Amino acid sequence: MSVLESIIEGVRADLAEREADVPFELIKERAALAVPARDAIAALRAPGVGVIAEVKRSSPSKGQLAEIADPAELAKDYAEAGARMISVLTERRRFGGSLADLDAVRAVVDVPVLRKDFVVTPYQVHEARAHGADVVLLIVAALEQNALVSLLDRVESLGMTALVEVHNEEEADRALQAGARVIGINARNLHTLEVDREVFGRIAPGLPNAVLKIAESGVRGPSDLMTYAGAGADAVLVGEGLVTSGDPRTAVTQLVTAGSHPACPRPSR
Ligand SMILES: O=C(O)c1ccccc1NCC(=O)[C@H](O)[C@H](O)COP(=O)(O)O
Repeated sequence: MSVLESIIEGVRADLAEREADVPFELIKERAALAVPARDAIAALRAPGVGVIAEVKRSSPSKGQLAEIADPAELAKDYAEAGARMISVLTERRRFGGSLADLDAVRAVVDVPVLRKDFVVTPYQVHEARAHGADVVLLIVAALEQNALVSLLDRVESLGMTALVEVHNEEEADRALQAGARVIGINARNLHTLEVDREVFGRIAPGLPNAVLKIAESGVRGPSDLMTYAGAGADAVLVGEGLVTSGDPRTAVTQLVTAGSHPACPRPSR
């Protein structure tokens, strides 16, 4: 079984428990009553290269990364330092996240919030909205094409934005065919868990200008942001580099400063 398959197996088991507690009809009602989703595309189109800062406790590749006793405090630091969006990992078994983290973050920041999880069912999309998410991650490698199309439609029908994640050219074609408007190119190979920052530069030039391009994984400081910017990134998504920095607020400030510096290559949109 691949890493992705084993993560999804655990996700489905946890999901079954939540569905037993809160049936689909009820989660749909809760989603319908939530405050409308924020416009993530507008936030990502702001001048310069944006920073999406992630609340990430642990990971399959590195184990525990940081304690993060108060995700809301961390998210506030991120937002005050200029992060354009906050990513909250809600997967429990491998990443130590939860929907409670999403609630806590949603309650304290005004920027769009991404639910970063392994979303494979419609229930999880409504659940994301019910917990205040503005953006939902859809991983192409985890979904058959018809499921990708229908989940993307569902995300958008609830007023949210889908961040469609790809790892190679074939997945990028599938994302485009599904109608993705925001594509995340993840440098982390889902089989080996190794990070190859060059993947972004191979895939991004083949995407239309109108598609927002997010470079995911492997940003450890401003020079990585500049490299991704040179290859066409509109924003970078950063987890480990922030939570292990010892001073996440300053780490975000440094990235935001680099992303808005006149020497930073501009996104071509
Ligand atoms: O982080 C992992 O080890 C991982 C393993 C398997 C699937 C997904 C994984 N990470 C999710 C992410 O995409 C990252 O958290 C995100 O891109 C930030 O990456 P980084 O800045 O390198 O922590």
